[in-house]
Amino acid sequence: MNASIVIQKSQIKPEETINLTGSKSESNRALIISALSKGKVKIKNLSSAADTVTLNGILNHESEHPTTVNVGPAGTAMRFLTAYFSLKGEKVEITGSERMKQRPIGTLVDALQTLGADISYQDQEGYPPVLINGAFNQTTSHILIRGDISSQFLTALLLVASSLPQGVDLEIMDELTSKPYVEMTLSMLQQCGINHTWDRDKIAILPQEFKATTLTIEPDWSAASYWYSVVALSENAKIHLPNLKKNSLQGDSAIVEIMALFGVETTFDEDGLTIEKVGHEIKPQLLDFKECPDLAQTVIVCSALLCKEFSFSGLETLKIKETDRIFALQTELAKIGVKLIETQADVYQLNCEELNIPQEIKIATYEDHRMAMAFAPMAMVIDKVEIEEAQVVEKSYPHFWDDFKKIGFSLK
Ligand SMILES: O=C(O)C1=C[C@@H](OP(=O)(O)O)[C@@H](O)[C@H](O)C1
Ligand SMILES: C=C(OP(=O)(O)O)C(=O)O
Repeated sequence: MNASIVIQKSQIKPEETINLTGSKSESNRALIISALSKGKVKIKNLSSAADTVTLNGILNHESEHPTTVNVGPAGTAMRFLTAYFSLKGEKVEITGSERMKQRPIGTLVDALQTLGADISYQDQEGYPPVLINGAFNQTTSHILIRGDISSQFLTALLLVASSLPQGVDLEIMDELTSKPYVEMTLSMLQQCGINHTWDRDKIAILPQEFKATTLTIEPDWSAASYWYSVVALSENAKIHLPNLKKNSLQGDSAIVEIMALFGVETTFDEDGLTIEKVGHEIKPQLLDFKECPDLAQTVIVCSALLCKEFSFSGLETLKIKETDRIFALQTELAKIGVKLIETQADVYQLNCEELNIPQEIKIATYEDHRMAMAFAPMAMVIDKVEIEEAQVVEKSYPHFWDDFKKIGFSLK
């Protein structure tokens, strides 16, 4: 089903509680860790994200020796399973959606081959699908790896490192992108008894046993960002988000500081947090998304609607995610007369001189869940917002539209 959803501008409720699903990033790490621990590590509050359901299905429910597995659009599942099945030495093809076949994996495959895995490409060199041909014979533990394409390559290697006969020591070249995601990986491994060392550009994990424990997944901070945007665009809305923690493993908790610039105040309590519009004046400045790339769309769309001409950096990796997110943002923002202009290498400036809020608008989503969710809050200021292929949200937040209704929007 590829249906659109039409959102009618409505008076949202002055106060509401939204229960977010578990973090997809934490969940997908937990699933790999649990599988490697042979059930010693249990998981609580697993995400209902489609990417997590897919990975869980492949690891726990489908045939014990699959010949082909299909991860659809799930980047983490693609990268983590390539390392996982390499280590298992099982002959299996890992494939995904058409877009997945355009998302790079060469850096990870090179690293796994250096370690001793037998992997080949089924189609285009450096891109899925990949074929794990069989036995893993470790020849070295040392890997020189680029850090600037995707942190998921490092996470994939770190997740399996303690199960390899010689462990893994990574030496990271270039600047590490999405660093909090690597910290999340190491912290979750630590909770399961796997120690590491991290000294400047070197991360090492020796062979070790997992200890019996339960990983409790925190709600998804990237999902929380859409509610921050709704509140930022409101007069005085207040939303309670249970179970989110001040000291989160998720780098996207940076939304707290970013949205403070938009007049959204966050108050943590024992149950989670409450966000409220307090209406401080916003001073446009440079916002960097290198450590929290999944927040970029939320914040850029919100800035455009508030006509706040921020500039943004750290957006390099957005071009290789579910879609080319820079192109998608530029195309859709043009529909309200806003330009996102690259003024120097990887610095983008929002230009709202010709901002024009129409009565109705149709937003394309480019098979990207974050395009749908980042643009949905437009309904705070536009009478009728049509979001095409609205079901894309299922990738990370399947009940997003139910929550949108709960907050008071009328949806068709
Ligand atoms: O490890 C993870 O769970 C993720 C890492 C990030 O990707 P990159 O490292 O490719 O930036 C992020 O964008 C993605 O949604 C999830
Ligand atoms: C980039 C994302 O996911 P992935 O890379 O896991 O497909 C995302 O959820 O925004």
